[in-house]
Amino acid sequence: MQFVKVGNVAVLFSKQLPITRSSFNARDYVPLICGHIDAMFASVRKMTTAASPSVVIRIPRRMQERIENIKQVQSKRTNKLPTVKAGRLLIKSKNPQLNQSVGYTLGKFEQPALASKGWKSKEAPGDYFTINSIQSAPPFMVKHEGEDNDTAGHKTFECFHICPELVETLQSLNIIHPTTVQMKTIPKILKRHNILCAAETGSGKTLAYLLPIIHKLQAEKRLEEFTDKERQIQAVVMVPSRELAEQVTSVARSIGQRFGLVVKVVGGGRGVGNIKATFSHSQPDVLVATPGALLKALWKRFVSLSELNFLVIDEADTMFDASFAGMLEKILSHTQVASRLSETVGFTRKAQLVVVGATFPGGVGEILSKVTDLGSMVVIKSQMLHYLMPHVKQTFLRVKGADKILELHQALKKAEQEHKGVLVFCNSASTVNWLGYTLEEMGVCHMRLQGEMPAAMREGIFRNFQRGNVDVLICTDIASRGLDTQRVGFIVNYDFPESHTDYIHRAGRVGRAGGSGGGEVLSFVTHRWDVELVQKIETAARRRTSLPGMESEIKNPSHKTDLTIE
Ligand SMILES: Nc1ncnc2c1ncn2[C@@H]1O[C@H](COP(=O)(O)OP(=O)(O)OP(=O)(O)O)[C@@H](O)[C@H]1O
Repeated sequence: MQFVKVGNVAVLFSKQLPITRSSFNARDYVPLICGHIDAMFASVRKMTTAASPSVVIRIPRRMQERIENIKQVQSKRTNKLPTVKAGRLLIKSKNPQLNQSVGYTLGKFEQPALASKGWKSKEAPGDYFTINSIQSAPPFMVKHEGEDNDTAGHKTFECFHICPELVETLQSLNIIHPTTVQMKTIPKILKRHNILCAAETGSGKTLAYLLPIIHKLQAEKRLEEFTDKERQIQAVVMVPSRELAEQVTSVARSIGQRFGLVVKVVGGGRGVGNIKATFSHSQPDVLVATPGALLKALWKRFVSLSELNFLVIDEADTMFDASFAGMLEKILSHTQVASRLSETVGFTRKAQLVVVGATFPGGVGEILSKVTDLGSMVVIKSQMLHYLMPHVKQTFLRVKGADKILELHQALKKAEQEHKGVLVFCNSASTVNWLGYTLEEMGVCHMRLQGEMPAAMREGIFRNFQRGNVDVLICTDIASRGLDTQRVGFIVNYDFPESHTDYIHRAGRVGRAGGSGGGEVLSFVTHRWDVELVQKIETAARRRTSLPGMESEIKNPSHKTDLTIE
């Protein structure tokens, strides 16, 4: 029995007589099977060793030469690097064979060769690859192919016919042109639709909902003057963290103060006394709250949502996940949410629902359907939802756990020279603490933020970081959701995030609207179990698709009518 390899095909021969160099005659051999080389090798090895351990496999010289020729031709072809064309590189890998140019497009069925392919092996530490930034402006600030001139970068906020004072306030903040998501969302909220707004991190979603809400509230305020005692909450914005609640409050105050609108904030961890004090003198027009604090306020009857006109759920996927969903359901039982457009207008109108987020993993539609009629919601989904940001450079470094601290120290020194704000993400509060002590010993000035800190200690940390009092913030994912980080230019994933969603939110702290362009993300990949996620990210980058498992369609439960996708 004998087999030879010709390209990718194995040919198996058989002859009754033992084979020797002198007795070889190709005509004596009968081709038995032809098949793919990998399967053939395995089965032939098994057959030859089991049947006759002493069998000698000889391959005729001419055949050997032919095989060599084929091998050489093949290696010449690979050396040509078909994935590299003239121009800039999209993927730069330690192994140049795995580089990929911006101009190269993978075929539909072509499997990309991944730089992270062998990253589960023990030899992998030290390997790296970078997804380069391929454009300088964020996608939500530029016009896309096929879009008309009514999109971002062309119009000003005057096009929404909101009150001129609001436009002036925005101008004073150097916010002149609406982003793509603002172009689509503001008119729909003004027209009283229930909205589901899914757009990438940093694309200006906060103003997309606050502007029309403040415009509507000021218009009604002009008609009816309330005394402090008569004032009722008209808009509630729910967010998952106290830091985000403070941030949204400060934006709402900056644009609402001019009209005498009162904006208040309640967050968890400060006790019922603190919540009571917030409402002791009067109710606000706009309340920004975390679910736990709002629920306490409702149970203790410090607030009433009977006059609510707008209910906003920001960071929707976090708010609908298991940690908040129960509270959210109870809060919703205290409100009357409109199920159709006609219910959002008139004297007996119900609250307009606005659901906002940058990531919508499958299943959110299912949960939303419990709250309102999904068919009534206008879905606004940006083109780049769940894509890697093309204006942010992202490096993945396979590194041993013991070497991470040194790599981090080097990266921080580099960022310090470039005067960048840096966020270092860890997966647990204990790692934040440990890393903090270690960096302290290394003389790196920093602050720490994690969810297990007492509320009083947590207070103001993020604000101080935003003000530039310190350049490095070591944090858990509580800093990855919604927080605006204009001054951050560099993200380090000290621990690799546990999901695509977390990766998108962490990376989304750089390259935000109104910022100075892109930014940089460096991710340490230490564990074998991180590698699969890295490979999915690399595949999405090479294919230029959205991240898998994050369907860009917001799934509608089967019994409902289709959502409007704009
Ligand atoms: N039209 C605009 N032009 C310039 N800057 C803007 C514009 N709209 C918003 N910004 C600024 O962009 C930054 C990001 O906005 P915002 O925090 O609302 O983003 P986001 O979409 O909510 O992000 P995330 O998903 O991370 O919560 C803010 O500093 C905001 O002031």
